Amino acid sequence: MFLGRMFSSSTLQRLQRHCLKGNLRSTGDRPRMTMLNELVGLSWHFGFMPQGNTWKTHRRIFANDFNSASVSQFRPHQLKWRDIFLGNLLKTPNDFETHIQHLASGLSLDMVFGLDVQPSGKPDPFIHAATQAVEGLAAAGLFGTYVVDYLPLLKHLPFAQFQRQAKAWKTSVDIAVTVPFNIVKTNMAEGKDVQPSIASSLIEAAAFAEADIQKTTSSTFANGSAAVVSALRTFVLAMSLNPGIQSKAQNEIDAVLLNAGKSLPDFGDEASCPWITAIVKEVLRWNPVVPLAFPHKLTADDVYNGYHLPAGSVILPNAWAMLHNAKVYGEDVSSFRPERFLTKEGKLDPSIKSPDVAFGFGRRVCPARNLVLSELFIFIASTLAMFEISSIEGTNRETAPGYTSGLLRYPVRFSCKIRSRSPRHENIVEALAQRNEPN
Ligand code: HEM
Repeated sequence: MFLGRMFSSSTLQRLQRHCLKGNLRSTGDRPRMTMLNELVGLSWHFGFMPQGNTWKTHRRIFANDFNSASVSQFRPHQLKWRDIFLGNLLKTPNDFETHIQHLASGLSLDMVFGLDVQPSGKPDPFIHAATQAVEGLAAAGLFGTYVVDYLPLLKHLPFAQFQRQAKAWKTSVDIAVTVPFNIVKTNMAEGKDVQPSIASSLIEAAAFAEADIQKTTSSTFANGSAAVVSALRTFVLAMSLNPGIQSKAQNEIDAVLLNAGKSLPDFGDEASCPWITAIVKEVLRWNPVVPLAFPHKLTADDVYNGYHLPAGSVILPNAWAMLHNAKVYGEDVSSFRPERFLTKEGKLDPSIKSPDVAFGFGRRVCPARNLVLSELFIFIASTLAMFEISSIEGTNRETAPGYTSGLLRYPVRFSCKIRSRSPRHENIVEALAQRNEPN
């Protein structure tokens, strides 16, 4: 279904790609999202703002730190948090889902605000605010889930069920947009020592209005706590179900480490690890984090193949269908098979489409994709280098857990076995963990 008309699935995919590649004059706008923006209170987040000067400014502020030339500045943060994550996995492997959330939120808070979180598993106000805000974003961000998106006047009904839900999320959303930023701002104003961060640099440079800096950094923190969590949980699930794939990837990474005489992978190893890169691509393709991408809105009338596309129409791009198109990825699209991205010789196959649509479309494409790809590589390669992931008895591809629904999709909580690959690997991880213990 597109713009209220029925199309065959192949026409629909062509039409969606055509629109979202920027071939139409503008699909960069967002529809009014009453539940998300007005009731849950996420109107400050530039991912859900209408296209306009404020969105442009926030995107520009964001791009300054996350364009392909700048993202490498975050590598020390990524390695520090990789080490903390591996240490947590060693200590309490059954809590891997908590550790993944701790990794994503801790890294995000560190990069954006230079602030620390509590050790994994201990109550932490920042992680709590971020996860609750993301829960609201995931539920209310799928346009049309709530009737109030179609009938905005309903937002004035005080006792509607959606009001209670919105209120619960709003508390956390308000904390996420005010507390971390205000701590950095106040500490700087009082001349206290602050960890260098995206926020501190922007406040110091004062090239943008304070409100724009606050909203952009808070949007970054919120998103940093979200999609990577889903992708890493999908990775653990896929490894637990596919031991053969896991051991091929481990053979690859072992050979690279042996050759370089080191114990852990680095960003520079990516070119020598096509299997790991293929696993990253397959994680994004197999169960995309955002299966029905954020809604886009046409700002001008247009025509495609004789179809009149009126301004104001809402497009809900079906990334899932594009990533599960058997003509592009082969008949077995529902299987986790990273080999589809490799040649027979085990090199990356440039003729197989990268799952770029997992990051969205056109002018609204995820502005953090450069950071995310390197992050997934280093976390996945390092986890495979140190740990063996296997399923618990009775879990197989048929009985594997399903996924949640909403704008962002996560594997439903599941159990698996994670243990270090040998006493040598255990010692390496223990040494890393000690390095990062608070003094
Ligand atoms: C696996 C990881 C990630 C995936 C798959 C992902 C995917 C997406 C998708 C599908 C969109 C919507 C694009 C559209 O409207 O067409 C998006 C937007 C966005 N993402 Fe990501 N994302 C990821 C991680 C991140 C991270 C770590 C950050 C921040 C550090 C981030 C920041 C943003 C922002 C700010 C937007 C809104 C852009 C706008 O509307 O202009 N994302 N992302």
